[in-house]
Amino acid sequence: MKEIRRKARAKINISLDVLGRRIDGYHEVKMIMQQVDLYDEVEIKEIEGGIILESNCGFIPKDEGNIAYKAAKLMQEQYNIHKGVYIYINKQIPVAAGLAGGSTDGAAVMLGLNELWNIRASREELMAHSLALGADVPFCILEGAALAEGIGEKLTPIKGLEYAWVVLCKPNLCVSTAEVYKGLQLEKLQKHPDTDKLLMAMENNDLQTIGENLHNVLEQVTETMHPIVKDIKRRMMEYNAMGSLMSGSGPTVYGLYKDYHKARSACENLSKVYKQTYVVKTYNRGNA
Ligand SMILES: C[C@](O)(CO)[C@H](O)COP(=O)(O)OP(=O)(O)OC[C@H]1O[C@@H](n2ccc(N)nc2=O)[C@H](O)[C@@H]1O
Ligand SMILES: Nc1ncnc2c1ncn2[C@@H]1O[C@H](COP(=O)(O)OP(=O)(O)OP(=O)(O)O)[C@@H](O)[C@H]1O
Repeated sequence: MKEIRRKARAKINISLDVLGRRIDGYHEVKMIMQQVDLYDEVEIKEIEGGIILESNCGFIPKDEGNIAYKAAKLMQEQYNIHKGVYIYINKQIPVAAGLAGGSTDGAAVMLGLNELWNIRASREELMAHSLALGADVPFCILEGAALAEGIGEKLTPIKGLEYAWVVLCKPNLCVSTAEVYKGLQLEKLQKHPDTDKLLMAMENNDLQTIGENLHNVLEQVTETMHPIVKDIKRRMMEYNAMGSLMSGSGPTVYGLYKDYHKARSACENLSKVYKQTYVVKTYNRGNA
């Protein structure tokens, strides 16, 4: 029986700016996204009918509440497929962490079923359909690094960071993305990321400039709810990061490193307090 396995990778935000609020409650954003090599393994197999989802992780939904389940249903309906699918998610990405863990599983199921069922839809077509699953899903289908605009679906691929190490540290608390966006007081924002400067630095793989200019306007909102975020950032800098930022709506904080030994040492120190701490490479399309 044909079976497909995909690595569903996490993302970090190199920057996150909010430009406005739409009437449907969503926000217009401008952000630089980069995938990293921390991934869930998603396995899919054809079955006669229905959708069955299992996981090593006890606390993610196994039904319609799971983005991967929704992705399978979307593919069945969109392409008029009458076959079923078994999905297994080996969850390694922390949940509700700001790392697009659910979105990337949804993207992996769409890409996997496109292959399993020989649908032959282009990546662009899948990206367009995937927005119905969440704002981060089109980027997870694109993979690599991109500038994201609109509500996150207008994507321009960019050159990703290379020769960089990322230390990810997630405190033991979950954050609701909707609540964080709701807590943002747009008119009171004093600082925005310099996206153009960061884009140029990405192009030149200039880690120094990137580290010095990391900025996420949602950070202050989450920090106010959970001051621990600020504490992790401070420690990350003490442990020699070239820059440190909260990813997405948080609460994961990451640090950027050129030197693997410094990254490893930061990871070891932080993991004494925070169990969910990892050191990973950036991932770009074309990497093995
Ligand atoms: C914070 C980020 O992860 C940064 O990449 C994304 O902007 C959020 O992406 P996501 O979790 O895939 O978002 P969705 O699942 O579509 O939306 C969750 C909730 O976040 C808020 N939301 C999300 C994206 C956006 N551009 N504006 C918003 O206001 C909405 O209240 C929405 O109900
Ligand atoms: N496959 C999945 N993996 C993880 N969480 C999922 C999944 N499907 C649904 N969820 C639900 O989605 C919620 C958010 O989890 P997720 O890990 O996607 O957050 P996140 O990393 O903050 O995402 P984003 O960065 O896109 O906002 C969780 O409360 C979880 O119950």
